[in-house]
Amino acid sequence: MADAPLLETRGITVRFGGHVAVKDVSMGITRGTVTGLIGPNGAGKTTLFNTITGLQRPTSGRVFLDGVDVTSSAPYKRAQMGLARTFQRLELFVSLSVRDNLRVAGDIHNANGGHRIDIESETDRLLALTGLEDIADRDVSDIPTGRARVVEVARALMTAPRILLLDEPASGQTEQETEQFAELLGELAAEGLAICLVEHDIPLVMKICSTIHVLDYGALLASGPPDEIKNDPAVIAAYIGTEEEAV
Ligand SMILES: Nc1ncnc2c1ncn2[C@@H]1O[C@H](COP(=O)(O)OP(=O)(O)OP(=O)(O)O)[C@@H](O)[C@H]1O
Repeated sequence: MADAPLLETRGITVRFGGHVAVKDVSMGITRGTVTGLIGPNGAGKTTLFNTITGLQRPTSGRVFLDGVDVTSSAPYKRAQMGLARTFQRLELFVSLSVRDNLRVAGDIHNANGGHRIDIESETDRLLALTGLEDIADRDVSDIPTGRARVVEVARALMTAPRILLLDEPASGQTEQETEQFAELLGELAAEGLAICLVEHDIPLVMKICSTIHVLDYGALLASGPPDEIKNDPAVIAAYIGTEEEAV
């Protein structure tokens, strides 16, 4: 039997004045999978993430975490329920070391209540899991952007999430870094995490996502497995171009 979605949006609409940024979007994210959310610039992907995490109130529609309606819940409450995210513009403490960025996230998580973690052992475990041990004691300002993206993911994992939203995590990564990153996401999903990936790197999305949702002008244009999406004429026309270009 298919798992019920850990995260679900039902009919989310977000208006900014007269502009509709997200239009009646219903989608689910299931444990143990990577779900892609793609679409042209300005399609509403980040606005949808902000609505899911509680940074943006929807004009209408509901957000459910594990079946609980969290539409009116503060972001920290949603974090306590297992929701974590990364940001398109890196939001790290650049004057702190990689290790300290993780420790601070652990401190904040423990201070917020909920399930307590052992900060030192969890930091060591995640530095190893994400392949950051070699730069653990370097300041974030000294490391390449591609690796800083992985630090953001490791930091998000410090909150012991069940759902992880990633906003353009491969941006700034080298090809080799993206390959390692794809492996990491596969491992995290295999451990049971529900991952949602906003990403313009279409080959990466096609490789690791089991389901892909395509947004265009705020509305869902298509949803389905990679093979279906990359052959969908409407998606090709609106976003990914010809099949040859997409793979
Ligand atoms: N706070 C805001 N006030 C007004 N308009 C906004 C606001 N935030 C986003 N928008 C508009 O809503 C639309 C959706 O923006 P959003 O950033 O969600 O798109 P996106 O799909 O994440 O784009 P990108 O791929 O470029 O990151 C855009 O037209 C954007 O200009």
